[in-house]
Amino acid sequence: MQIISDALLLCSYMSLIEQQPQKEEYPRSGNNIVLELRGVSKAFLHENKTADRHRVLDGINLDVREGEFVTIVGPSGCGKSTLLNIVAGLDAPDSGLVSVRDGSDGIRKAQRVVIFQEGALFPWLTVSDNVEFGLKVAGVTKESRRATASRFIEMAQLAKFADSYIYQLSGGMKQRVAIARALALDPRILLMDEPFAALDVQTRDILHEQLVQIHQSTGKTILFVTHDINEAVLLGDRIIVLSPRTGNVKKEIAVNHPRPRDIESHEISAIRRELLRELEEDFQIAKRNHNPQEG
Ligand SMILES: Nc1ncnc2c1ncn2[C@@H]1O[C@H](COP(=O)(O)OP(=O)(O)OP(=O)(O)O)[C@@H](O)[C@H]1O
Repeated sequence: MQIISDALLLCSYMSLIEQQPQKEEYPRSGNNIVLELRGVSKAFLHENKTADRHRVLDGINLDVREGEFVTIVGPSGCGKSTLLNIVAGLDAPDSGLVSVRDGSDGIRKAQRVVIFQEGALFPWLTVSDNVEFGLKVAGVTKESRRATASRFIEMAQLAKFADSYIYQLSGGMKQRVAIARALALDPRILLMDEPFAALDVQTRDILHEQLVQIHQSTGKTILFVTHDINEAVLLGDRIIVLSPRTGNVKKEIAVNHPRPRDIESHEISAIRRELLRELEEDFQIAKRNHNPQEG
């Protein structure tokens, strides 16, 4: 059974990466559009398999700029993961277009890497070997991949654990390995689906700080799905609120405040309240749908 689950893990990881030559310099934040979504729609069959399909996303338009950190929030079931999976190329939209552009001269082969709640690391490899894995598959020389892996292991503050096996690490450390492994591939976009949701509050706070530092030092474009309002406000340059009623973007909130941010500060609390107001109505509807007798 272990062999089968390890093989599945390997296959799922391989499907998440598209290879590209490594670059040493990272682009800084600018006005280049890296990700463009036009009219993206997706429907699923209802669980009871009636002829009706449940339209989860309905004509989503979204532009994400190079170096931007965009958080996506909304009540459970509003389609956050569906949207991220479509951007990742793990699922196809029923209609609409998703383009990932090269920074300088138009569209080229997209490179997107996803980090999920469970980091999908290879337990039989060390931290170093996990981080190097995608580079090895891409044919990067041993010397070069060692150097790249060391750099990102250092950035994720895991240098002391480079030779440790995954089972020897805490949950937060595992997610830092997943981030280092993703960054080593130098993706155009880092896609994160509730990557810290399974961690305790203190570990999450530490990882927020570290992710902010990593974002600042790499200039990576990040699309980050969360149902945690604080996380959305503390991390995002822009917050996209999805509505399950319309299957579309309900509101975009820009957070023009330097990081690290203080959730208690006047400005950030005001944005948090605005976000709560936006979500409140849809949360009530989602609650009523789950407990119709309470409505
Ligand atoms: N493969 C699938 N087949 C059928 N229905 C699906 C499938 N994937 C998602 N759905 C449905 O689409 C809707 C949106 O799911 P999705 O996981 O994208 O929501 P979400 O906003 O990420 O939710 P959560 O915050 O709970 O993770 C849900 O009603 C879900 O049941």
